Amino acid sequence: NDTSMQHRNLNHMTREERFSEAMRRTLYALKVLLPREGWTPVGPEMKYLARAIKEFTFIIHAGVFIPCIMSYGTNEQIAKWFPLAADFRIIGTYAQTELGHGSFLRGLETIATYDRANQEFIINCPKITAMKWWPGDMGKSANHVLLMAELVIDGKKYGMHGFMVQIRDLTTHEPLPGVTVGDIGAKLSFESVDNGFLYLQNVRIPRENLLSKLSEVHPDGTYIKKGNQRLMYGSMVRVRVNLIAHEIVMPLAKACTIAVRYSAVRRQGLINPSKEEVPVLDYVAQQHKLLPQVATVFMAHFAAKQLVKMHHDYSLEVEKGNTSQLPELHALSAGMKACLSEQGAAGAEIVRRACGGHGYSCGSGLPFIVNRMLATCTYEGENTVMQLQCARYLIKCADQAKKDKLTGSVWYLSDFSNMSCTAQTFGDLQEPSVLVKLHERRAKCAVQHAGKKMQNMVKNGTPAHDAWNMMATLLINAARAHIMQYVVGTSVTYISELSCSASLKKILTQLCALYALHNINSNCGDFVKFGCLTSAQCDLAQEAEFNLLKQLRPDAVGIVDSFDFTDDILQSCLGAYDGNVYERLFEWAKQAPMNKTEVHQDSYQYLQPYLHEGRDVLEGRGRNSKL
Ligand SMILES: CCCCC/C=C\C/C=C\C/C=C\C/C=C\C/C=C\CC/C=C/C(=O)SCCNC(=O)CCNC(=O)[C@H](O)C(C)(C)COP(=O)(O)OP(=O)(O)OC[C@H]1O[C@@H](n2cnc3c(N)ncnc32)[C@H](O)[C@@H]1OP(=O)(O)O
Ligand SMILES: Cc1cc2nc3c(=O)[nH]c(=O)nc-3n(C[C@H](O)[C@H](O)[C@H](O)COP(=O)(O)OP(=O)(O)OC[C@H]3O[C@@H](n4cnc5c(N)ncnc54)[C@H](O)[C@@H]3O)c2cc1C
Repeated sequence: NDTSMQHRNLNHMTREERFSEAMRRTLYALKVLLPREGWTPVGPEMKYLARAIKEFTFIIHAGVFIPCIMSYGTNEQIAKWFPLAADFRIIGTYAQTELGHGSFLRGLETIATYDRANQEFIINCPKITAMKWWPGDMGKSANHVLLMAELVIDGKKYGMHGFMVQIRDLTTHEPLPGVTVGDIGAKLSFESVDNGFLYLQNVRIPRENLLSKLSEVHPDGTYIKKGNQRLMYGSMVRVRVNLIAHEIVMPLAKACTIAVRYSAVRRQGLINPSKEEVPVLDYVAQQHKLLPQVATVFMAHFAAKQLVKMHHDYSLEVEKGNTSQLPELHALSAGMKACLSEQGAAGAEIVRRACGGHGYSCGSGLPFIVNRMLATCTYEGENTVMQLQCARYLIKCADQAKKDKLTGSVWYLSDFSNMSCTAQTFGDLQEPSVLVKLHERRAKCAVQHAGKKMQNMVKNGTPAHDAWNMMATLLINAARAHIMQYVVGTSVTYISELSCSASLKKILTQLCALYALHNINSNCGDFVKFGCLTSAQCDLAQEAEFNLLKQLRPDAVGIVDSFDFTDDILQSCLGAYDGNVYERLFEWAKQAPMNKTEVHQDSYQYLQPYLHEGRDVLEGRGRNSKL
């Protein structure tokens, strides 16, 4: 209810206006919302921030830079930089990606050379491809970067390390000497974020600015390793875990709220010719577009909660020096981020398209969501690269399963029990336990299939790296299958353990079954190819899905209302709670800058000669010239 936090009409703003507005809102929100005694917003504040996150800036500062200080800094470095960053007295970003490299981190070219005489690091981008490119908040806002660069001592390379580098003067905000920095220009989304470029030439930083939790350089240049170097990749794991809730589940829930509410209001066409026009939500085709996406919101939410818990437990173990869970967590977080962002981004576009022409209007709020979700498929690990990382782990586990009983998310790879499906009716295929088993079997077969293909190629003389490259598509499918069985399995467990009313549990169970069946019907080739289902059972799976659409239709609006988004956060003429779609669209359009005047002077200036000639012809004067 604080007018300072009411959303402005962002669609009618320039990019620079949106950048400034996001800065104003974020700093106002932090001043008002966050408890002074510490940075972490809790309770309603965090819920509000997370739901309104789309119009905040400094997300990299908050979601990546600060957590990196905690992960990579020594206690002294945390004590120095955390309070400054938490109170926004320094603004930072995570500068890793370069113009020439984003996925292949061993190819990064920015160099930090140790200068023993002065006990400093000299930071250089040796060529244009080494320039840092993309980091959020870096173009105009950040005055510090957590720079990921190759450490070099006496000509020897030690790999990627994190360095705290100040890039702007804390008083004038001007770039410091040797620093060329700016905004990378317009993008598909994130209009309010100044993703930037950063070219560093002979920038000197103190030895103490090497974040030294995992390794350090002594004054004489001695390099000391202090822990599992793969923890250097730890920030990416954490962000992949965190972004699922904030950047996939939340936006998809908003898109579904808009599309389902609009579909309940929008009347178009007839089902029974003798009756009146129907709400488009009554069309099974529309239900088939929308309701599986609503189900995805819940299942991704449940699976993400489990992953966050796993990451939290792992973090506690790392503090005790036990990093044994890291390979499983890396594979799962990489796979989940890739597969759920792929499903979420595709799902947001499906529900946008289901709103017809008005879904193409920015007034619906949907293009903003769709474009923003597309970025989740690229940042924090490009999806293909992440799926291959997940597959790398699965192939290793499949080999190990031949001699060991596996545990954790890959336990099913060593389950050699009879997994054939005995479903005779579509009701059998709505059973959670049957759906879990089907997904486990499909995943196991997909992993073994990819592994076998590669083994046969290697046996026939193909080098292992070529076999890997040629089977990449099968490996990616195996990663997707693994994640789907994880999402279905964790959701079934989560719902069964949830203490809630029987009616709510029934709805959640139906949504879970709908998610699983939609996945089966969208990938039935795998389920038949791997002997999980017969062709007749595939027909039953389709019947089972259609039956669930019918059962869930009456509750569709109530289910999305339960996401509890305010109109102000949704920013949608189609999804407002009162359903006054047409009045809101007309009001919204009238506010467009184009409608500031009845006659648009610029366009009139160009049209005037033609209009006057047309007038003359119509009024019988002048010749009927050819334009
Ligand atoms: C202020 C108010 C506002 C509101 C605030 C409210 C909330 C904010 C809080 C939270 C918000 C939450 C989220 C917000 C975040 C995002 C939203 C917005 C913007 C997005 C920001 C984006 C940032 C970025 O994109 S940062 C850059 C990301 N880049 C990458 O991910 C690079 C990907 N590439 C790699 O990781 C690596 O190159 C590779 C592909 C893994 C290959 O590495 P390489 O060394 O070559 O390894 P391999 O040879 O393949 O494998 C070797 C070995 O290592 C293991 N491995 C690899 N990676 C990891 C890892 N990460 N962890 C552990 N182990 C790893 C690998 O498995 C292998 O092991 P093996 O040998 O045993 O098999
Ligand atoms: C909105 C946004 C915000 C971002 N924020 C930040 C940030 O704050 N900090 C930061 O450091 N970076 C940031 N990034 C950069 C982001 O991390 C990189 O874009 C991402 O890691 C992908 O790397 P790339 O762009 O080099 O793509 P590439 O790796 O060049 O990908 C191009 C194509 O090559 C394919 N490919 C690449 N490697 C392989 C492989 N081994 N096997 C098969 N196919 C492969 C990919 O699948 C893709 O199809 C951001 C990017 C975006 C879009």
